[in-house]
Amino acid sequence: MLFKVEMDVNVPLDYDPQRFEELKAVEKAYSQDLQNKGVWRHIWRVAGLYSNVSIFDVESNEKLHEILMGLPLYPFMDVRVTALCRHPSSVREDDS
Ligand SMILES: O=C(O)C[C@H]1C=CC(=O)O1
Repeated sequence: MLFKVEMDVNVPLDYDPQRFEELKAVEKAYSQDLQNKGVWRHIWRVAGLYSNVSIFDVESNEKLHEILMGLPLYPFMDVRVTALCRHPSSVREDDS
């Protein structure tokens, strides 16, 4: 099942900078592990914002929920999820 996930990151201005750098490093490793597994299919920075647009390929809504809840930066995020399905005009042979 494919999902578009939009994440906006809002870190309080007074948050400890070193702690934030540590969280970002853990978040990067978490994200890259899922990308290497083909679960986090795409991640794009939204130009000019501390936001991303991502595509996830997971087996269930519950699995997506578990992944998003596990994001180290989740406490600082606003997250929007949109379920996707194949477009009838797509020229791709599969959903890649
Ligand atoms: O930077 C972000 O958009 C937030 C988050 C998502 C993946 C990652 O490494 O950080």
